[in-house]
Amino acid sequence: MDGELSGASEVWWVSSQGFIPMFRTQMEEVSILRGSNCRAKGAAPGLKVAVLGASGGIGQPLSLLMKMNPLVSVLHLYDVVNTPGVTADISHMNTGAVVRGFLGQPQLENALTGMDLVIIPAGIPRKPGMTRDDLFNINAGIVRTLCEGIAKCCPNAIVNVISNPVNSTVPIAAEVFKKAGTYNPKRLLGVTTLDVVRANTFVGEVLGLDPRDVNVPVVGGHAGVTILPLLSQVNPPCSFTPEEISYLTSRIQNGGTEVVEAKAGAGSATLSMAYAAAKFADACLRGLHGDAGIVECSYVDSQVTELPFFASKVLLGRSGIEEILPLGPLNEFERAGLEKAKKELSESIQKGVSFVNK
Ligand SMILES: NC(=O)c1ccc[n+]([C@@H]2O[C@H](COP(=O)([O-])OP(=O)(O)OC[C@H]3O[C@@H](n4cnc5c(N)ncnc54)[C@H](O)[C@@H]3O)[C@@H](O)[C@H]2O)c1
Ligand SMILES: O=C(O)C[C@H](O)C(=O)O
Repeated sequence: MDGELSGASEVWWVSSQGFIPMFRTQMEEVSILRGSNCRAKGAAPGLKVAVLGASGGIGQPLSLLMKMNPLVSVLHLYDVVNTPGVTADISHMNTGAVVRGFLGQPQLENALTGMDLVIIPAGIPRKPGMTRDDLFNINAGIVRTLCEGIAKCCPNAIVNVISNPVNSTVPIAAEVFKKAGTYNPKRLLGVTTLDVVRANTFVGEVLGLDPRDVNVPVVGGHAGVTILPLLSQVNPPCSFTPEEISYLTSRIQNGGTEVVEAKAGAGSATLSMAYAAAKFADACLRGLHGDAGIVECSYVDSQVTELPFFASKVLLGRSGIEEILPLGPLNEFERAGLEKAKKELSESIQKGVSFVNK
């Protein structure tokens, strides 16, 4: 007997010929459901989110966490491989969001149309011995193509860029949007939340505090010396010995490499990153929803320094970034770190800009 495999709609259609993957329009769904004596399920009011790279190491747990977010009514999962399986699996979770899967470039536009927030974890991860910049040659092109789709299909969406090297992929996204005439700097955010998550964890360990009660601003960018934890501005206020500062700064800057080496060729951080990305996406969604006082660190178009992009605390709201907060007072160690960070960042930004304009 023909019929819908799950109440959660659109992923698979069971026919007398077996399982047929279907990516139908909503109108088609409704008429099929009526014909088969089922009730049509409409999406509840809420926000529409797409994950691009949804079948990957980050993409899968991130999609799971977004399916659990009560602010999300529609969740689109896009990848060039395996989305039918990931979508079928996640769609069985009894949470509110309606899940739809999209496979391959021909379905990118349908994946993006109508989205409020697009999260991009698509691209290859590091192996031991590589820098994030070694990913540029492959990931730059992936991010460019995906952003061309965003410019065409959901130019007003908030975009969260996870793909590395973030210091270059965010400028790439900006250049693509500028070329398309859709660039809104308030809506493009590089995800550096994992640096803050790690900093809170490591500082919590040193101070003997619950990491959930610790808040460390991490500014600059997302690679090596560009990751600049401001240990003089930790909340709750505290002080560190020079040895603690040296240990914490190095551990926070090398947290990604610590995971890459421990995974020994099987990729980079995926689970802590999915957690961090879901936390950041939730902050963006709460901002869109109208919640007040939401502050997160993010790598954005900025005038905090002379560089065109820089990570610092930003206030999120209905229009995306409402305000970029100043760095605050830095001590001598942090000022020296800032100069090193700016030198590397400047090159990474230029590399991204040149890639799109060559
Ligand atoms: N910003 C951060 O803090 C942070 C943290 C961890 C990882 N990352 C980066 O995130 C990226 C993904 O990491 P991962 O571990 O999930 O990698 P992964 O290889 O497990 O997954 C990447 C996914 O992207 C998909 N993909 C490739 N090309 C695509 C395209 N054109 N369109 C859509 N999807 C495409 C792949 O099919 C795969 O499913 C890497 O670049 C990694 O360096 C960033
Ligand atoms: O280190 C990596 O390559 C992945 C990511 O940027 C991280 O910080 O874990």
